[in-house]
Amino acid sequence: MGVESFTFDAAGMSCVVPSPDGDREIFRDIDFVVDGGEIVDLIGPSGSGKSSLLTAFARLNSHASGTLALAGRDSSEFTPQQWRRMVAYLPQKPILPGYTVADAIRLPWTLAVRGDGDGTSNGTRGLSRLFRSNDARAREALPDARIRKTLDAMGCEDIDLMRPPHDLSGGQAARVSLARTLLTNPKVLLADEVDAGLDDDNAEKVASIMVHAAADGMAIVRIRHRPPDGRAHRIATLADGRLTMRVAHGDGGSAEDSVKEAA
Ligand SMILES: Nc1ncnc2c1ncn2[C@@H]1O[C@H](COP(=O)(O)OP(=O)(O)OP(=O)(O)O)[C@@H](O)[C@H]1O
Repeated sequence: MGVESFTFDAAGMSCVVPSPDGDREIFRDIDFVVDGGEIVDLIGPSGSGKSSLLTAFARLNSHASGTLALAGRDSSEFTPQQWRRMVAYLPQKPILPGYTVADAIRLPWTLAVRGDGDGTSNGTRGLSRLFRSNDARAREALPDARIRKTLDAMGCEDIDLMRPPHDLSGGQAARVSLARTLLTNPKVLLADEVDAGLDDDNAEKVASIMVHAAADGMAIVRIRHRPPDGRAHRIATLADGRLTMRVAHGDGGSAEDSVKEAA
């Protein structure tokens, strides 16, 4: 069932943030490439700019600049929304609105239905309004049965779709948030410390879900603070505005360095 190959390409990425002492450069002129099927871990000291770089990749960082391309197509060919559907940023803290886990997982579909539907989606409506009618069209597009099957395939049999999302444990919430993003089928997944604060068992489940997604052709960049788990193909280290890339050898221990970029 041939997996389509592609490259995500970021060139000349810079980020300058405002600070009380004037503008502060977080990183400058960074190049980064990840292929479909590859897992790259992004590590580095706290505050080095890892999240800023990932949000820049997803066109969510107004302080960043640079050139982005996916499968040879420049990001300017896409609206930010189209881009983020292909290059999905997954934040550390799961945001799971809705009355049930199924609602929370269906959120992107509900928003899409509202977006192209009756023209009443103007951003001022509350969540209760959003989920009020439990959108039949969103349910049609992503039925409970498909969500159930997907969660089960991800080893999430423990998650009850009808539970309120706020009842989930931290590990379950992290997996639901990941499952929701994977169901939208992005080409690139930018995972920002999604295993932070999880016990080893849940961190392992999250990692294994991502390994399966990568095996199906997704490109995955993970910000991690945990010890290497042997899942990454390459390790990118961001420090002092420079990005250093090396090949991971099993546990990411020994490796040849190949400096990619200098500030
Ligand atoms: N919008 C902003 N305005 C001002 N400063 C910002 C903004 N966004 C990020 N920064 C600063 O940029 C620096 C890099 O932040 P970032 O969150 O990207 O680092 P990080 O490496 O992901 O950190 P951590 O590992 O602690 O999550 C920090 O000093 C942060 O305070």
